[in-house]
Amino acid sequence: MVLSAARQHLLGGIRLGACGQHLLRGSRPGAWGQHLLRGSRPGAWGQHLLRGIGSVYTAAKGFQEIREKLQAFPGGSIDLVKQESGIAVLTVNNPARMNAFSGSMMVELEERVSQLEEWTEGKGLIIQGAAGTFCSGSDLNAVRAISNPQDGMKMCTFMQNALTRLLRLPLLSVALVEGNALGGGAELTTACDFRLMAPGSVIQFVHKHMGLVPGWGGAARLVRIVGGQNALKMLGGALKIDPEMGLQIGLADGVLEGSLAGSGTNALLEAEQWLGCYTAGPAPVIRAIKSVVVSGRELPLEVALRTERDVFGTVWGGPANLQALATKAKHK
Ligand SMILES: CCCC(=O)SCCNC(=O)CCNC(=O)[C@H](O)C(C)(C)COP(=O)(O)OP(=O)(O)OC[C@H]1O[C@@H](n2cnc3c(N)ncnc32)[C@H](O)[C@@H]1OP(=O)(O)O
Repeated sequence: MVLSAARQHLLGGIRLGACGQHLLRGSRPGAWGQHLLRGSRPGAWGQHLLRGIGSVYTAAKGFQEIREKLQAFPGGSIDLVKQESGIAVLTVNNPARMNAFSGSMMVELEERVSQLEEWTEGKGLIIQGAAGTFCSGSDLNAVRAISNPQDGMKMCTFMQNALTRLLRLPLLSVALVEGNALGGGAELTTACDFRLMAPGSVIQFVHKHMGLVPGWGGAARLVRIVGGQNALKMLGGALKIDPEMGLQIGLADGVLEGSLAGSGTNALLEAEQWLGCYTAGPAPVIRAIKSVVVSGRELPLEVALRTERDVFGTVWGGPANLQALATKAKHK
């Protein structure tokens, strides 16, 4: 891939650092379409949006048949730890297969998303892979067994549902990418608000090499993250995106410090510190921030404005607001 002169400029100062140093990158696409999106359990303010609108992306119900089929391909687990800090850690855990998603792991992922939807104290989420690598996509053994189009479509709808709800959680989410994020693993990274990459890590949509296109919603989200041109190059060339290129095109939001990367818990600690810059503060406020951004990036403008007003109503005059007013805050 030819590197532009802007590369150096983009790379300087975007390593992980103090809060506030993370904002230098541009390359966000503009308005991408006004398709209607129905929030995933958006809370009271968004409920009116859902009235009368049925969507496969809003509810966990209706997937019994494919759930049972997926359960027939066991192995690995999706582990969730909710921490006192309000930051949860979700681990894709199947190291014998480079954290590939077995069928039962797909079902577990959806269950963990449901648990996070119920976690009212939460503010942040880090998604990582076990043993120093992120995820090598769907388990090719399971893929082979359900390679008929009907099962493929059902699995794809099931995973789109889980990942769409994951991205819409009222939590600020980060994919902590060490090693490889391939195929469905690359798609999973796009279901997070942010991506942090360790030195030497790679995000690669290998679908073309498998005779596929993304099906877990990864292409739609990728276009929104890096723009149509970059997405076309990434998918068309099955490009290996390293941390530097990730920063340049806006796929990565930061790169882990080399000295700490690959050292397991240290990488996680670093990601927690990074995320802590954005999750510091009371949960209702952080969750409201995520909600207005979700509606802003997904809804038509007028609907987003109405939603923003409703969310505003939940924090205006609330405890954090009253406390700030009482302390006569100065924002120097
Ligand atoms: C809509 C979803 C679309 C998709 O996700 S399709 C799946 C796309 N992913 C792939 O094709 C990944 C294929 N795997 C690879 O390229 C390489 O294994 C990879 C991840 C670069 C790692 O390479 P190495 O470090 O050399 O390790 P290795 O190849 O010896 O792998 C270790 C063991 O893990 C296994 N593995 C890796 N990825 C897997 C997968 N996706 N499904 C099932 N098994 C998988 C691999 O077969 C090997 O097992 P074993 O030790 O030979 O028994």
